[in-house]
Amino acid sequence: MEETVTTDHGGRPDVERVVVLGTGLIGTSIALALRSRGVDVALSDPDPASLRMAADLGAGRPLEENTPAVPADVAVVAAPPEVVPEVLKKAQDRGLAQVYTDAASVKSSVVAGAERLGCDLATFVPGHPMGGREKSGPGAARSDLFLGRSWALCPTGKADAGAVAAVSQVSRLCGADPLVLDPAAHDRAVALVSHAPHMAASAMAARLLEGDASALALAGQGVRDVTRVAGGDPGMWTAILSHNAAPVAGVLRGIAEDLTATAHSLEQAQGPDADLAPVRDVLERGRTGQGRLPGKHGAVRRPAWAVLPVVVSDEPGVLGRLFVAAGEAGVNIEDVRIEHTPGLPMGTVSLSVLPEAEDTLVRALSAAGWSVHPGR
Ligand SMILES: NC(=O)c1ccc[n+]([C@@H]2O[C@H](COP(=O)([O-])OP(=O)(O)OC[C@H]3O[C@@H](n4cnc5c(N)ncnc54)[C@H](O)[C@@H]3O)[C@@H](O)[C@H]2O)c1
Ligand SMILES: O=C(O)C(=O)C[C@]1(C(=O)O)C=C[C@@H](O)C=C1
Repeated sequence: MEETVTTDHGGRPDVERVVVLGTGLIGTSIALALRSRGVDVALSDPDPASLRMAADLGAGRPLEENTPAVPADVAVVAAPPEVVPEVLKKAQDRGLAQVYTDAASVKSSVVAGAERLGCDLATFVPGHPMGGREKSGPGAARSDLFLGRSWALCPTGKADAGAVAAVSQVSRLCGADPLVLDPAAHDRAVALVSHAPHMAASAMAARLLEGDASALALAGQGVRDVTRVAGGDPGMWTAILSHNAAPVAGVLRGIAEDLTATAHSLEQAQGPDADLAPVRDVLERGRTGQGRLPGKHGAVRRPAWAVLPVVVSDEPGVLGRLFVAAGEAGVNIEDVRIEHTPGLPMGTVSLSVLPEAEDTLVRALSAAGWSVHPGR
């Protein structure tokens, strides 16, 4: 069902001008990635605050109100799934671009909606970048969000080859690998690898409401890994699930059967020597299934930053002083993570820096009396 995408652009010139409609997490991330490759990007969003923030982040300039004299090469609709067809229709009616795509997490309903509204399917190549985060809005956007990820393209039979080539070029400019498949196959696939996993994570995370403070204080990385995506926007995810209901329900039924069998077996267990064959069976199949996930798309080719843990006291101003100390050493902090130690007035601040800056930072912070722990 799936095909690799030709690099032939069907005679079209390279993609140089793109319009992004919807400047939330995904639209702004696409725009930032394209800007970093020298593409001219115009931005639009009905929410003026999102638009301003995306523009301030360097994702592009606001799209002018009037219909542009020259259409862009590609317009990307990065809005919630339920509004994609109407946004596409308006954009095509305005002649914003020569080719159109979208980023919605579901494809059959988007294609059906586009057909219903009479959109031009020759120039529309539905898309779905398989990178994301559990956060919304332009403030969470990253130019490297799609590096090494798959990017589904689901053209209908009416799509021009040149339009498919142009959208595949957009995906490559964002560092992703385009993969062509039909909308129904896409929806079944993402039910398995994205939508049901999200719901399973939410169901587990919902159990945490029952945990008291001391139970939650024991939380390590395991539960954080399993529940990370549950932090996503419930409104957006309800829309995604409702647009892919039957395939997701099928996967959830399978999960529920495994969990029911596991719970039943554990309830019946008499002591540590009990026969837990059904439990073992789920664990064995789970390990085999986990091993089937391809390494390539999971292993993101983000820059390898050195991570330097610094133990700090939990008091006002400490982070400011730490950042100033790094700045005075001439080291740029690429990322930062803060972990609090429950019950102690201390925490660990993990500073991510370029590997070549690590030694400089360790020396500078150590000399200034900070508790640095390189190599941990
Ligand atoms: N969040 C993810 O991990 C992820 C990953 C891949 C694809 N997607 C898909 O990308 C799309 C955007 O998701 P997001 O995570 O960026 O959401 P988001 O909430 O961060 O951003 C959505 C943006 O769309 C704007 N918007 C709403 N109505 C609009 C309209 N009529 N015209 C133009 N813009 C409009 C909103 O103002 C908002 O800025 C969705 O279709 C989602 O299914 C999400
Ligand atoms: O990494 C995450 O936070 C995501 O949820 C990303 C993820 C996914 O399931 O992989 C979520 C929804 C999208 O449509 C595409 C990607």
